[in-house]
Amino acid sequence: MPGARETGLVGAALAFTGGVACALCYLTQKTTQQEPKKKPKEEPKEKPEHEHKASKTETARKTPLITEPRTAGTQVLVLGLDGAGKTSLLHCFATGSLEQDVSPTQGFNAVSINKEDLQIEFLEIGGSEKLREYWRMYLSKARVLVFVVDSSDPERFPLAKHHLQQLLSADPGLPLVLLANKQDVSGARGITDLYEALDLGNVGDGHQLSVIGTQVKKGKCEINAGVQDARDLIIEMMANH
Ligand SMILES: Nc1nc2c(ncn2[C@@H]2O[C@H](COP(=O)(O)OP(=O)(O)OP(=O)(O)O)[C@@H](O)[C@H]2O)c(=O)[nH]1
Ligand SMILES: [Mg+2]
Repeated sequence: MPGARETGLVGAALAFTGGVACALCYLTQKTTQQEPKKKPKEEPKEKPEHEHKASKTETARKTPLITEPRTAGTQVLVLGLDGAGKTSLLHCFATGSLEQDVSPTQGFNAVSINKEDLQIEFLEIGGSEKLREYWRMYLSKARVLVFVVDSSDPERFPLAKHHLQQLLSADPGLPLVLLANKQDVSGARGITDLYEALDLGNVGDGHQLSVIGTQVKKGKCEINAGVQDARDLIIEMMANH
């Protein structure tokens, strides 16, 4: 089972690095620019949950929307399909635990975290089909994009890939932190599978990329090292600008 294999790899890495319970990789992206396609395909209409098929989704490369310097952004933009775990993760980042059930985000969810004299604004936009069309409008204020994927739902990887690639094409300089969430679910795919399924090796355009496995369980996120590492990394990225 791929999930189990990945878990083994992650486990080995952990032992090696002194017990970090997630895998974290920084990847230097290719600097080659991809030619925009002449006729980008229309965004596929989302099928009902039970009908999602793992089909090959073509990357739609469009003219970049964002051209201003990256330092213009002040927010951490948190996106990902509905149910991926964005709100749960943000709650953990902010409070160190998750005590209550979360509801689907109907619009946006703003969370602020203070770390010494740094105040970091996280902005989640809900991942339902209707809200996804607004995602790109928030890119201009983003300094970092956190994209959350439900690692236990491979049938939706092509849809997640489609949206992620659209965002990255619209803002070629945007640093990306990909969170492979729900690692606790049996059969969840590991970060290597996610990397391949979302075609991250082909992102190009000099995106700074990190991939981290995370899991959020009610009342337990404070002990999940992946969540801690993700939080620390994002704070570091925001502090270093
Ligand atoms: N097992 C498990 N469940 C999780 C995890 N993260 C989130 N969930 C559950 O997944 C469901 C959806 O979580 P949300 O945080 O609301 O997801 P979201 O990405 O904010 O979804 P939208 O707001 O609809 O876009 C909830 O029932 C969470 O409890 C995880 O790591 N493991
Ligand atoms: Mg939400």
